Amino acid sequence: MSTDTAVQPRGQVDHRQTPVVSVRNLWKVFGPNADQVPKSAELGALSRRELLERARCTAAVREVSFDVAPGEVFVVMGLSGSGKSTLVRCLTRLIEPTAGEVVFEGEDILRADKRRLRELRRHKFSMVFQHFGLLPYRTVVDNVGYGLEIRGAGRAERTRRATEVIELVGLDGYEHAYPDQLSGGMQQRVGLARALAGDPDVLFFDEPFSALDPLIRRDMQNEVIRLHRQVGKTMVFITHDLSEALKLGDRILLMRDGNVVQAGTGDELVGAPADDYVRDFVQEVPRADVLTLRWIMRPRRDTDQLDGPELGPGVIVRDAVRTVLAADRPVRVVENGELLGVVGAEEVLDIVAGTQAGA
Ligand SMILES: Nc1ncnc2c1ncn2[C@@H]1O[C@H](COP(=O)(O)OP(=O)(O)OP(=O)(O)O)[C@@H](O)[C@H]1O
Repeated sequence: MSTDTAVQPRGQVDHRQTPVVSVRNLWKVFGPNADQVPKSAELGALSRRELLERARCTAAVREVSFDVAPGEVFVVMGLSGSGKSTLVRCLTRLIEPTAGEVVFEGEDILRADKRRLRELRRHKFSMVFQHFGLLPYRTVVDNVGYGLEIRGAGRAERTRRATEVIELVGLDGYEHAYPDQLSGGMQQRVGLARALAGDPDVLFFDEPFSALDPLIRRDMQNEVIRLHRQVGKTMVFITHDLSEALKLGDRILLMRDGNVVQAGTGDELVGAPADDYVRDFVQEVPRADVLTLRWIMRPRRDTDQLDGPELGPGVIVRDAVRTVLAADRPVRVVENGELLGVVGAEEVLDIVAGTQAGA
């Protein structure tokens, strides 16, 4: 069974903290008189095709709201054309939103003037793109230090910082290579190092690994997880790949036709899909790799002997299988000293054998 889809138990994201990014009722409409669409309940309710026929407009993002917590890896996922790139570009105003609010660290960035926006992009945001965007005539170290150069940093400081992040992404020894001397995966490591060099508050990833071979892609996903553990940056990550979303995301926002269909943790999407679209989307996911004991535990029965092993509710089913099957009594699911429920062989086997079709 693949372990690629396993949700990494992280637990360091605190949603009670002030969000780094807060998005409210965000719209991006392309077409003539685009600003009329969010204002009109009638136009806003039209389907994609109807809106195109009636108003010659496309609503790429429709009334989207969400918060990104400090240190969170927030994934925006959806099929091609669902609006994820447009949404994420609106967050940094690479695309101007049509209506709504984007608050970054308490500041309404839709009100920022050009100068402030430039400052934010230089100091607070970094982007990693699918097509690396490296400068071909610059060495690795000069590509990585490019953002610092624009900020006005001197050569010695640029080289020091670039060398530091090059080492962080495992490219030491390649400082003086040119991009075309590197493989795709290595070039994307340069992209990562460049994004980290300026020590931004948020890293935005726009399908960064889509062009890479599957094995390299897996390496790079692991690299992002490792880097995230090491540097703890807030990350907003776009992907159309569900297994990538489940692997990387603390939370996932699933989009369809510009709308949010569901936002939640990977196990929430798989364990409690909001509608048939999400259910279809997640049906191939190996449930034992994603669901945690919280989803499969049952209330204790009077006949249960409660001196079996103890596990937390956040343990992934796959990781609990051995313990549950080796015990001759139910495993107790305990959080903060409180017994939440129990899990026995039956509950685990239902999930592992895929007999429990869905919530
Ligand atoms: N500049 C534009 N003018 C008109 N329509 C646009 C423009 N940019 C995007 N769209 C439309 O907005 C919708 C959302 O596009 P977007 O690129 O955000 O989707 P996506 O989910 O990122 O897709 P992909 O993964 O293919 O990039 C699509 O219907 C697209 O055709």
